[in-house]
Amino acid sequence: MLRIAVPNKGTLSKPAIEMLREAGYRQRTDDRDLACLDTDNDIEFFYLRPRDIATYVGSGDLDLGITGQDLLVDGGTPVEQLLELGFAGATFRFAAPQGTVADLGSLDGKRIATAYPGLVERYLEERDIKARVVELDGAVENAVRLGVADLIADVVATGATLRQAGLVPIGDPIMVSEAALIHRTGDDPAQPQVAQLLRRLQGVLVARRYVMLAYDCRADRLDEAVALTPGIESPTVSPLHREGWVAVQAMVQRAGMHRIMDELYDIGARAILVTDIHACRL
Ligand SMILES: Nc1ncnc2c1ncn2[C@@H]1O[C@H](COP(=O)(O)OP(=O)(O)OP(=O)(O)O)[C@@H](O)[C@H]1O
Ligand SMILES: O=P(O)(O)OC[C@H]1O[C@H](OP(=O)(O)OP(=O)(O)O)[C@H](O)[C@@H]1O
Ligand SMILES: [Mg+2]
Repeated sequence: MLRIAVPNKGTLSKPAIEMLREAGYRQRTDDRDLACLDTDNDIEFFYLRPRDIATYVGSGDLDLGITGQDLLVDGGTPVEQLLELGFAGATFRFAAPQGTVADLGSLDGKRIATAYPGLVERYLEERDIKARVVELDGAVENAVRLGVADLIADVVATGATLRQAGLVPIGDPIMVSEAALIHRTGDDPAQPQVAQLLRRLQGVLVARRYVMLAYDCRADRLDEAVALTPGIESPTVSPLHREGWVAVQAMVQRAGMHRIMDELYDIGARAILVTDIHACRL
């Protein structure tokens, strides 16, 4: 039986559970449940604090886990990433009150408040910066105003919390992070149940990123149309009853679909239809 760690609370929890459900796995229905057994797939899911997930996976007590890349780096446990999951995207960065810290070259001697001491200390060590890390549990944006630190290092998503605290980012992000599926360093990702889970999650990612585009176009414009919609392997082209016309079907990225539809229209394509993909295996 495979044992998998899933975030029980916070930003990562809901989207992780939703993604596993979309991939066909049974998930808890009560958000206070500690575990959920999926007998059909022979997997037990354990709901744990996102911070602790790398510890359980790194020790080998659980086979796989979902956590944030920044939490992974912070923990420094022997785990590695199998797949980026496309949610809980954020940056991790330094911030200070406007005009107080010029740039990342002036951190020597400063006090930095953070809930991610491992991540920040590694960054400072690598650059030989002599700053002091003040470890806090959360709401670190308050630390400067309350006099505990000169600047902070924290997760920034929309930037609204920084603005509210009167802080501005200093320098480039320390790292860019999103949710990831992890396993213990050296474990075999080809183990059949793990490989199947990976294929299913990749299927969910593709179903979210792509749509199915179908349209009719004149056969003499087909090369131009195919250049716009090359699909994954190659588009499906079928003859239409009307002489000199074909129907084309291809997967396209959701993000660019309106531009492609406009360009298809401009080369004379008509009946251009978009449908969602609910699941797939490529
Ligand atoms: N807006 C956000 N706020 C917090 N974490 C975010 C945000 N967007 C993405 N994340 C990611 O979520 C993870 C943080 O998980 P964590 O459990 O700390 O969530 P949380 O929302 O801060 O919950 P809590 O504060 O209750 O612990 C990190 O990997 C972080 O990069
Ligand atoms: O850039 P934003 O969209 O404002 O999001 C980032 C903020 O959200 C998180 O705080 P959270 O609500 O998790 O509280 P915490 O600091 O106690 O973890 C994070 O620690 C930042 O403070
Ligand atoms: Mg938090």
